[in-house]
Amino acid sequence: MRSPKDFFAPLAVGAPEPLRQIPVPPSRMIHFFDPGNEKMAAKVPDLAKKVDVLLGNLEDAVRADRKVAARNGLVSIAKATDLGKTQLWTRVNSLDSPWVLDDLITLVTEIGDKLDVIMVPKVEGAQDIHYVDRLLAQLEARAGLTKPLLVHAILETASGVANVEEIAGASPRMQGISLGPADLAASRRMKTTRVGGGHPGYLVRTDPVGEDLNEGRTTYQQDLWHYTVARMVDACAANGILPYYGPFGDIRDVVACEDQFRNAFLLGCVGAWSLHPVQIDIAKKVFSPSPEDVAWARRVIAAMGDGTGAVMIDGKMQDDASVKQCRVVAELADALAADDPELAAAYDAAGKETSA
Ligand SMILES: CC(=O)SCCNC(=O)CCNC(=O)[C@H](O)C(C)(C)COP(=O)(O)OP(=O)(O)OC[C@H]1O[C@@H](n2cnc3c(N)ncnc32)[C@H](O)[C@@H]1OP(=O)(O)O
Ligand SMILES: CC(=O)C(=O)O
Ligand SMILES: [Mg+2]
Repeated sequence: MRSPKDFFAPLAVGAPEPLRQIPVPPSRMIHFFDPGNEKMAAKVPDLAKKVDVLLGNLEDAVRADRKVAARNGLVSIAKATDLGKTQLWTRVNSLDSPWVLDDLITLVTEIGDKLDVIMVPKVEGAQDIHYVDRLLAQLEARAGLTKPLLVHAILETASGVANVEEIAGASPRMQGISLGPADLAASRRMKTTRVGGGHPGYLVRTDPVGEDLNEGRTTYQQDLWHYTVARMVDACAANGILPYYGPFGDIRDVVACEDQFRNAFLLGCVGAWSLHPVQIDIAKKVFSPSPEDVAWARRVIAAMGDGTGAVMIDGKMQDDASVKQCRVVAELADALAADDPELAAAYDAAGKETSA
């Protein structure tokens, strides 16, 4: 463990100063694509206009014999494409794989100035972040980079969950954490074969109404991921970094995808992964607060003046704590609306309706 006094010192001579605060540009959807897949790569310029984050995936879902093509493809795309304000992230291969060292050396050297965040899979504890932290500092120094690369961990092993607080605080580079429900299920020996989402067998049942134990008993499906997401959100919030729901693998089931994303949004996540173009608009809708919620939040903030005391609005008590809740929603809305005139207009229209 580094001394708190050294926490913000660069880890290599010539490496850029670590950031004191994580930037929070919109990252409602982290859109995954395989940079070695020509069809997907061809869509990057158009996708860049629609998504907050484009992520060139080098890890799982890229065949072993396509790893080098994916890495080289990402270098070419990053050099050739103007992504505007859209962030460019990558997911490198896992730290025990034969590819990760070349992933990091190549990407930082060739396109370190174009990349914003490096996602590291299968993080087990702070030691994995410390390894990446020092290596990135050495590579940044050699490449002459002036802006530090940030690191995002995937929470997808039982050890990772047990150590999530220390992972979140392991380095000033830590930007955020995503839930990785597929590898996590395997690591925990859970008995779901789905990539995220619920399971009809994970339920609670109301009490029996009579002698017949099968009669009239409603069941409610529960969220398999509630505990992990809630724990991840607390670890991230306590360390000033951002939590994300990860993938929802049933691409066809856009309804359940929206539900799973919304659960994560309500619990504090700022975004989710989109694996297929059809999931982009779902994430955009869910992770942008609704116009009605924004209108309400702005109304409470206006009524609360300096933010202290208590007032009644539509029969509901508001005080110092609830105005803070409303600021979370209103500040997110302001940040998103700043780059999205359509959203800004929807928020303003809902505000006028509420005050009419
Ligand atoms: C547990 C984890 O680690 S999750 C993260 C790793 N997994 C991934 O990254 C998966 C990314 N997504 C994919 O590989 C694909 O979406 C698949 C395999 C799920 C489905 O692909 P397809 O069978 O081609 O889907 P579909 O036919 O609906 O695609 C329609 C079009 O969208 C394109 N497309 C599909 N997914 C993407 C994507 N993520 N990005 C860009 N374009 C895409 C297809 O190439 C196809 O293009 P075309 O119209 O020019 O032919
Ligand atoms: C997200 C991911 O990598 C997983 O679910 O395993
Ligand atoms: Mg995984």
